[in-house]
Amino acid sequence: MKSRKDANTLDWIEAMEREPLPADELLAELLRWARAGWLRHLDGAVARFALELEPGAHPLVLLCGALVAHMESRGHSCLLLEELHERPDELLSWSAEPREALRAVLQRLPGELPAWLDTLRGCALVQDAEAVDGHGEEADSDTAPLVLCGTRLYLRRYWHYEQRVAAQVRLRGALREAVDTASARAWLERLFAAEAGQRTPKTDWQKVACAVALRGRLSVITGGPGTGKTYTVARLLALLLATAPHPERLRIALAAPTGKAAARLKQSIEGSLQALAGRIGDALDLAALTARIGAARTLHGLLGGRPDTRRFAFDASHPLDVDVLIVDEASMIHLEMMAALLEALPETARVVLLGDKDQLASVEAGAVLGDLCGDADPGGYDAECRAYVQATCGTQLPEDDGGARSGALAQQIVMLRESRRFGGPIGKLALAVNQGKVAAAQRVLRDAQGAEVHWLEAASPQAVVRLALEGRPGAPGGYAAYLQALRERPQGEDEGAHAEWATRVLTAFERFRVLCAVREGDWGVEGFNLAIEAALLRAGWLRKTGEWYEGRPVMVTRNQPALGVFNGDIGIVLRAPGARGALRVYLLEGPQLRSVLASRLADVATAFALTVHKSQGSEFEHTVLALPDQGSSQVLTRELAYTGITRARTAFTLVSPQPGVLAAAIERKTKRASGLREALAG
Ligand SMILES: Nc1ncnc2c1ncn2[C@@H]1O[C@H](COP(=O)(O)OP(=O)(O)OP(=O)(O)O)[C@@H](O)[C@H]1O
Repeated sequence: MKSRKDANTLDWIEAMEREPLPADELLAELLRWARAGWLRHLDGAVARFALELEPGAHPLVLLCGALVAHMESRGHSCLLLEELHERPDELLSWSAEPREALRAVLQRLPGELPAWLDTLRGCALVQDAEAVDGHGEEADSDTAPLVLCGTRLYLRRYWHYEQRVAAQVRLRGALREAVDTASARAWLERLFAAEAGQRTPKTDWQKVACAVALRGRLSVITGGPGTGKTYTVARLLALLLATAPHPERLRIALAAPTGKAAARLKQSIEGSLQALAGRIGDALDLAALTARIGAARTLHGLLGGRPDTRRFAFDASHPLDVDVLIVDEASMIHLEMMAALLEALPETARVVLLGDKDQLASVEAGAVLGDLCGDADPGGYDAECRAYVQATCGTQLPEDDGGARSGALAQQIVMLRESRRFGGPIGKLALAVNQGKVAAAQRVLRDAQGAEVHWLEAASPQAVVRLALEGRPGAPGGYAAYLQALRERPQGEDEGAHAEWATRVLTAFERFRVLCAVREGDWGVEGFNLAIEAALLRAGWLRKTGEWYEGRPVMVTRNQPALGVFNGDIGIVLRAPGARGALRVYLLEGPQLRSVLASRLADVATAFALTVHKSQGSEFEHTVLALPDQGSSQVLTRELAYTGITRARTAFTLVSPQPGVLAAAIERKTKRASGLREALAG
């Protein structure tokens, strides 16, 4: 039997098929889609605004306007019109009811794709990209809210971001520094001399990455977790110090999208430089180099982000005061931020992006690192680059199948291929998932049922709560270490002892985490946070005295620069020293402990469970990944599974309501619509 809702939709569809489609009727339909939650209200508002601006607008323009905004909210920079025309179901992955409603609308917008494009081009709301200044400079006459570029339709803002990033990457990717190859080679040999007992790889990609970054103003070092990106960049800094004409003037900055990732980068580079100093002796003053490295900043902080404006203090007219900028976790950088970052760099500066191209892309629109690294697997190096690598590294780069493809930038991208951290089942699982090998991934999980990886194939959400409380055989504990540390609060008002204790609590909390694919529902972050909190209260580990209570882990959900806290920062609520101390949120940035009065923090969420998205840039000894049922199909992707698995350092547990969920995730590879690669080639 059909529900009333279904019947209404069907009546509407029949009526629709009988008549041509007037713009106001389509607008009403789009607003209905927004009320039904198929589109955002904002998407409907885009269509309404379009009709207000241009009362004679063709309904196709309104539909495409709403859909391009909708796709932007799903991380796409643009709407692929060919896909919408030929494969709307695939493009939108909507459930049956909205799918049918869209189909009915499309039936009343007949015409082949070229006719669609002509209709769009003929509307004053759509500007042809050919007619817009290619460098993203806005002319006074450029006011149309939509831009058509080939068969891609953009919201004007995103088209500009893409053009700006492409222009910057083309410019910086092609700039080369003069390199004394003999001196570079001598230093590279020293910096990468094999340790006793260490085998020399056939192609030392780390050394190649250093050589390549030495001569470029923009380079990318990509690789999975533990492939030595930070190890390599520490050696690059040493190499820059060794070869710079005025090393004492070198200004080095570190940044990452989140405060935690930035602090981790700094700590890791400093650790690497210290170990290197022990090996190369006093040939280089690495202690002075370490002292020259500025504080690790979030990108937002580095660029001087200000509340309530998208503008930054640093931009093309007020460039950053830096010679070398190292940016970690670059997969999380969205299009708008990348445009702002590259434009704020002086032309003479060198920027090195580090990241894993296969991880989830940014929450916001764009997949910049993935787009930049399109040729990273095969290499795509040209003869000149090969000769340079031969001269500086004594290495012949392996031939790839397709030869050089994407020009200057491809010569500046190096992919590190060997993980130093994951040799066992976690690494094998991550590789199988990344390569889309469902059977191999299932085999690793089933064969290795034990300490390192474990799969609860047909579990209930309660299984996740048990893992949080007790862990599992081979990976004991869950949150036990942090709960135990909480109980060991020092008596008295000694600030030093209190700080040590707070650090212990925070460090213990970082050992375990529940990661989810979705936010809502029993299998989502919200459900697990409530369930884990309730279980800990019942078991007497925590005592809830109000919204803020001692031991509550929280994640900041909005940048609050005035307090020095940024979206994604994790802290724990603890009472300040003394019996009557105020409740404060304590945060660790690397080894640095700081705290903020709890009542001043406006936007936070409990953080026993996080989305995989929010976990990027962090790793936990034991990571539990809870995949929801098939209903949440759009978010269950290969990148999500890969990112979740690679957050685990020593133990990984997958929990799913049915075994098929993992296969479904692995088979769904994300493809974000973007024209960046085309713009880079142009
Ligand atoms: N060539 C090497 N020789 C010896 N040890 C290495 C080498 N490369 C990396 N390592 C070690 O492997 C570990 C992982 O390296 P590193 O932290 O640089 O990887 P990463 O790619 O930056 O990891 P993540 O993705 O977690 O940030 C570190 O302990 C590092 O010292």
